[in-house]
Amino acid sequence: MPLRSISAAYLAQAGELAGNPGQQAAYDSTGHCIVLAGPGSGKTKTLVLKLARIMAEDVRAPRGAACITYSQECARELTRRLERLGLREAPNLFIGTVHGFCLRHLLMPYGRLADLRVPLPLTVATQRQSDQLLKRVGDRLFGVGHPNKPIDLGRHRRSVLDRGSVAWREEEELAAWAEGYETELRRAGLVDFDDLVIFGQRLVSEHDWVLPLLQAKFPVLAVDEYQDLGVALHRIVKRVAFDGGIRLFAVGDPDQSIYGFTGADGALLQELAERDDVERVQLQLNYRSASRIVSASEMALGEARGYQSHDLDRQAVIAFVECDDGLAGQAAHAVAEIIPAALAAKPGRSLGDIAILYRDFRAGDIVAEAATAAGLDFVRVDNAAPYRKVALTSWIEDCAGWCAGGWREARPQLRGLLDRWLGFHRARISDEQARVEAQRLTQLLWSLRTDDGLARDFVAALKAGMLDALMAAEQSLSDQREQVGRMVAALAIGGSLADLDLASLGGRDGSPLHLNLLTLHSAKGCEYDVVIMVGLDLGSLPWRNELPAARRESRRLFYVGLTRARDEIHMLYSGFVDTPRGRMHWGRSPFLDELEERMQEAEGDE
Ligand SMILES: Nc1ncnc2c1ncn2[C@@H]1O[C@H](COP(=O)(O)OP(=O)(O)OP(=O)(O)O)[C@@H](O)[C@H]1O
Repeated sequence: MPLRSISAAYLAQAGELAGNPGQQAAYDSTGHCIVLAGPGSGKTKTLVLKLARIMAEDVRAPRGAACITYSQECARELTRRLERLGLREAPNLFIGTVHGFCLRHLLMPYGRLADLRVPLPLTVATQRQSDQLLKRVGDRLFGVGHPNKPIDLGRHRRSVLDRGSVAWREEEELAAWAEGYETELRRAGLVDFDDLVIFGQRLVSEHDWVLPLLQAKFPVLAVDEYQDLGVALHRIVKRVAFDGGIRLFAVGDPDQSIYGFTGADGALLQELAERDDVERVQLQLNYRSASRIVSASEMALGEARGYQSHDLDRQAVIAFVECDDGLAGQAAHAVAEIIPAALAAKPGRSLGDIAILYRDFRAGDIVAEAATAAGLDFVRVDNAAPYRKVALTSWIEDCAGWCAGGWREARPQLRGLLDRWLGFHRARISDEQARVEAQRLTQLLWSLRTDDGLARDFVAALKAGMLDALMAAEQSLSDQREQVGRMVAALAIGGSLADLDLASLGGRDGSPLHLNLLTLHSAKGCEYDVVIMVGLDLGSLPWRNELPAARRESRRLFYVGLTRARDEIHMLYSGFVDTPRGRMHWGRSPFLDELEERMQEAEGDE
């Protein structure tokens, strides 16, 4: 893309960086660059602008850039921000998760040539298949009801990559369980999600010839939320950047590392940043939050980072709220008192500017019940959500957004929807086939435009028109097909989303009319005017008797929650938690005690 074709939005936003020397330095960098910075400091903004600049000035099609991140939600946010700058996924621009990258750009093109011991064609196990095999192998090895947990197995597989090492054997039962599970998986001709990254890492580590091929296609690699990505990606990055000559631009914040239980480690980003051949940029200004919120979040973290709010005059609300009657009472208080007051406090503020954050989906059920009882529309992102966000379900939601009126202002862009559709075809398709597919899809979407339709009818038409045929033909989409099935079940009569209209399906993350209900983990990368955190009791956040490393991660989770807020934070607690063994009066979260004490000290000093 020549520079002159870049959008006005790009020029305006790039201009904003000039006021911030750190952002400008990252934007001007010419070699490997790592941006280490706190919440709301514009890491993602800098990354997307830099990527737009690289695509315009530094690479020429068919060469391009790969931009990868941890979760589907983050990938979608990147896609959206890049689209606003006039950039969309294309054969020479990959925007997606690390799993998607390994599948599409490492294993599918080179897996067979490298003779990797993976079953080909690649078929990704559905969640259910994976769970069943894990259980069967675990029961066989350790007996029914054994205490080993799949989450620990996952962490072990992701964090110890060298199977001949002492570290792998040290956790003997997990190693045996993992090996038995993988054998069964292969026998069924399947790989799972973790396999994609593990094999991707093996491919680039063991086969030198892959590096120049990858470099020829993607001379630039951008990584967002680096602190969440784990050891396998770290090895891939080091190998392709420092042995393969691919230029790296990575951003992240070790203080926001909250996926240690999956094997992620914030220290990996620090390690990269300390290399002599890397330019390290630190950003100190927080564009999101009012000054008191910036200071309070540093106090909650227990580390002085010296971050400053960009807007020193902005007023903030920071409230500690005790509710006598547990989580249900906290949720009821949030919807009956806090939300109406927050809506009234600022003209133009809507439900979409407010989020209720909680620890896990069980708490989410209680909050969702309170929101339903109050008649509030909401969007829910957690494990009990009716379906998981995967590339296909996100694509369906975006198509819904386009058909429900988004087409008028190209949000999202039709061309982007078409390119993502073509990307789902793992097998190579000819230019002619791609043209025909794009035409058919355009006609289908055009015919499905409506200002008031039911989401159920839309998804049925999209499936019958094109989606079913794709899902039947593409084995590697089998895990995603499962989530589309769950979406259809939820939209069916009697399902939990039976009444959802098309516009709401399109706005399922980020509609102005829907209150946001999210786990603290899913709130990563998001921002809201008002953040209400519920369940801030010992036994929930943090869990009781956590080991020091887990306690530090819980603290970072609390920090992530606080730093989502622009103007208001409400922290709700009861002093007890309800557990399977009954009600436990362990007191409120010690994080609140510390924070309140530090805030009082600081205010006393002023
Ligand atoms: N130079 C700038 N001028 C004005 N606004 C900016 C600038 N940089 C970033 N912002 C705004 O600050 C907010 C936070 O930016 P962004 O989401 O990129 O931060 P982040 O560092 O990725 O945050 P987090 O780590 O908390 O997810 C956004 O609303 C963004 O538009």
